[in-house]
Amino acid sequence: MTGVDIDARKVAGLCRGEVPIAEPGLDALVAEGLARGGLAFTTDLRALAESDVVLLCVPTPTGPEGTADLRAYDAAVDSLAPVLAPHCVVAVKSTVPVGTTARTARVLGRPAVSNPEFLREGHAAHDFLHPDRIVVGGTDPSAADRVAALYDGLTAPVVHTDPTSSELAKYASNAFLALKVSYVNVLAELCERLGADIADVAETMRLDPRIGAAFLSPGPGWGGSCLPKDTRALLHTAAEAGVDFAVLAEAVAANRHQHERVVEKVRQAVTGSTEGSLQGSRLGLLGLAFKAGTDDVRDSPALAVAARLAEAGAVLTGYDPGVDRDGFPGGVVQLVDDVTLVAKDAAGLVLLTEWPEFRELDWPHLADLTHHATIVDTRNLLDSAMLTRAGFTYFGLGR
Ligand SMILES: NC(=O)C1=CN([C@@H]2O[C@H](COP(=O)(O)OP(=O)(O)OC[C@H]3O[C@@H](n4cnc5c(N)ncnc54)[C@H](O)[C@@H]3O)[C@@H](O)[C@H]2O)C=CC1
Ligand SMILES: O=C(O)[C@H]1O[C@H](OP(=O)(O)OP(=O)(O)OC[C@H]2O[C@@H](n3ccc(=O)[nH]c3=O)[C@H](O)[C@@H]2O)[C@H](O)[C@@H](O)[C@@H]1O
Repeated sequence: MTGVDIDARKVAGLCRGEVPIAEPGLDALVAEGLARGGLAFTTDLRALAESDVVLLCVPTPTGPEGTADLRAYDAAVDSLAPVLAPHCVVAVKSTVPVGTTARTARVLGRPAVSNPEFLREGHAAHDFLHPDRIVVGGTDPSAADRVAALYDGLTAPVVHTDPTSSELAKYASNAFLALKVSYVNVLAELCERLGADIADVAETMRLDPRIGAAFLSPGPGWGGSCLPKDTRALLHTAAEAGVDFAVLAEAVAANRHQHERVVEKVRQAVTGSTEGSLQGSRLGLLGLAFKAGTDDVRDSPALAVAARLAEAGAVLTGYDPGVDRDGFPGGVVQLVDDVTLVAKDAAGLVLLTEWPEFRELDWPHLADLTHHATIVDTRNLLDSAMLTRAGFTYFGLGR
């Protein structure tokens, strides 16, 4: 198997076995592939000349008006045209709008098959090897079978369908996850107003298999490199098709509201008033990645909240066990590599990413370092009784 990328630095590192992203198990898989000789990395597309199947997994970020920006995708397709052997099938792993696979087939003059990816960041190796489902959307049965055969040996159900349904199924899945988190976030707000506890409400819902146990944890809003861009792209697709997807638009609006709600909670916690000013308040942020287990800060809700806190005049220091300066865009948060620097003289702490190791911090010591030992835990990660014993005034979500 050969991996081709236009990023020469990435490729050079991978050839040395250096994986550029934090993904448990991936280093070992790459090392094993390189050692056995079955895996290679290059910037030279000609290495694909003998390939039977090429998997396209280039970025499809948000473009103008929420559409998927297909410039990188189209450039990759164009660059493949002169290289591929006549028998080669192209499998589209990138998340692409409906119609893209069919267009790819036309441009390349060969069968293309939609085969979207459902892995989660932070679990990439595991999820790829243990998928819940495999979707193969093709109009050419033999091409579709060849793509499906790539997964022989995995036990997941395979959905054979047309490319349009396959492309839509990917967006539908991510958008539904976003919808679910927005639902629970608004529910948490309602719990606060009514004196209910979101933990018990969500637990009751989780026990219903029709609802499902996952994606019912309130937080600072959903983010990451995919849910935000894919909800925007699906809304655009729906609008173009003349369908009013108001329920999804509302989930997106609720996500923005959630960022603002966290800021208002911090304002109330730190100043004691809904009208209080955060101007000049030193706040320490615990967690910057869009979720625990990844170093990825793309479209992180932590950074969306940070931007709003900075707008309100707060001075921000941030610590994240997974994020280093190389992967951090900077901006309004001063990144530090020692959690005590985040607490030092802070008017309050805001926990934004659910890193389990935050539970093990020396909380009494951190309380001593702060100016005001106040913490807003936007992930309901910490034990409020333990934090109170440590000297903190604790605020969670939805209770
Ligand atoms: N990140 C994730 O967990 C998942 C991503 N996806 C989809 O996979 C696609 C890629 O996403 P990521 O891996 O996150 O993007 P990424 O930006 O991390 O990586 C994409 C790679 O493609 C390379 N590239 C760009 N143009 C190229 C070209 N013309 N030829 C060769 N290589 C090129 C880039 O240098 C980069 O290394 C997107 O469509 C995304 O929606 C789908 C499921 C999960
Ligand atoms: O298309 C993609 O790239 C991928 O997008 C998501 O995976 P990922 O971006 O890794 O992130 P998730 O684990 O889905 O989390 C998304 C966001 O929702 C938040 N979240 C999740 C669950 C929950 O209960 N509460 C909650 O706030 C997370 O903190 C995070 O900010 C999907 O889960 C994958 O199936 C999909 O393949």
